[in-house]
Amino acid sequence: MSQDAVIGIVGGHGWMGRSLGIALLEQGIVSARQLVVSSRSGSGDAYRDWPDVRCVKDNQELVDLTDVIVLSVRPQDLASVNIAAHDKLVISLLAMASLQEISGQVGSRRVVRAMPNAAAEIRRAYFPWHASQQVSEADRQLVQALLESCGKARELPTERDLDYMTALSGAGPAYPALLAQSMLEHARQMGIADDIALEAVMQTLVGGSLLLERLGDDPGDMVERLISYDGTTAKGLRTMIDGGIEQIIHRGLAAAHQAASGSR
Ligand SMILES: NC(=O)C1=CN([C@@H]2O[C@H](COP(=O)(O)OP(=O)(O)OC[C@H]3O[C@@H](n4cnc5c(N)ncnc54)[C@H](OP(=O)(O)O)[C@@H]3O)[C@@H](O)[C@H]2O)C=CC1
Ligand SMILES: O=C(O)[C@@H]1CCC=N1
Repeated sequence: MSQDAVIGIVGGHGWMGRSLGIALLEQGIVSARQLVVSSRSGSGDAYRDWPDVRCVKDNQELVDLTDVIVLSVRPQDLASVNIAAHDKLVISLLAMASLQEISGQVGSRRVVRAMPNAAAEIRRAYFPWHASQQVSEADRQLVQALLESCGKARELPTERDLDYMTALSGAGPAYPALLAQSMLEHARQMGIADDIALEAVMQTLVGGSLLLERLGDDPGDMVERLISYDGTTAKGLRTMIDGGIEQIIHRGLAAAHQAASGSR
């Protein structure tokens, strides 16, 4: 598959679709003439800076104009996509829909499942993917190049791993959001002004995450290091650990994994 391939994004005005489309354009991985996007409403001004991007409402027209088709609709809208891809390369971003389901729905055996996350919008996604056997080595290189535009892309050996990553990294940005929400609520209850509480929570979570990335160690090492002071942090962490935070996180991940896997 050539790097001059024309890319079509079904659902290209939506959150993930436009994150990918704009990342590809901004990094010059595709030119505006190499991008076609579709949606039922045809609405949105996401591509206003690239007037040569072709926006269509007919998904089959998109398929006919392109070499690679990215599916970026919600899982419940898959049936409405209604295309015959004639064995073109199809990259599905959908949670829950298996390779087999996608293949049957779009009429192609060259199918990749890829799992973005919300940080694709700022090009910091973790973007694992898994390909069907019919996807060639050249296709795989193209997929990796396209997905890397949004962050870190990684081919996974099995579809089972992809189902798991849907719960871990696909849903993942929601987990620090939940932690932030809970910390913020507590700070407010303690009488801290809203703007200061928000500033403190954001700076702390972002700073803490960047530090973990910089250290590159097992995160458990940082937990142990701070517990070893036997001070304020140790008191807070021990209370959370004894209260079952690990079991709660594992239960949440297991529930998300179950939803991502369906009956597989
Ligand atoms: N958001 C996230 O954090 C993540 C999302 N995903 C997956 O990405 C996929 C897309 O999610 P997201 O971008 O958030 O969803 P959005 O609702 O933001 O975007 C979906 C887009 O699909 C369009 N659409 C729906 N049906 C059709 C159709 N038949 N033909 C053409 N376009 C259609 C919609 O536009 P219109 O209604 O105008 O047709 C809409 O713009 C989902 O399958 C989800 O599982 C995966 C990981 C993370
Ligand atoms: O919630 C969902 O189903 C999708 C998959 C991971 C994130 N969003």
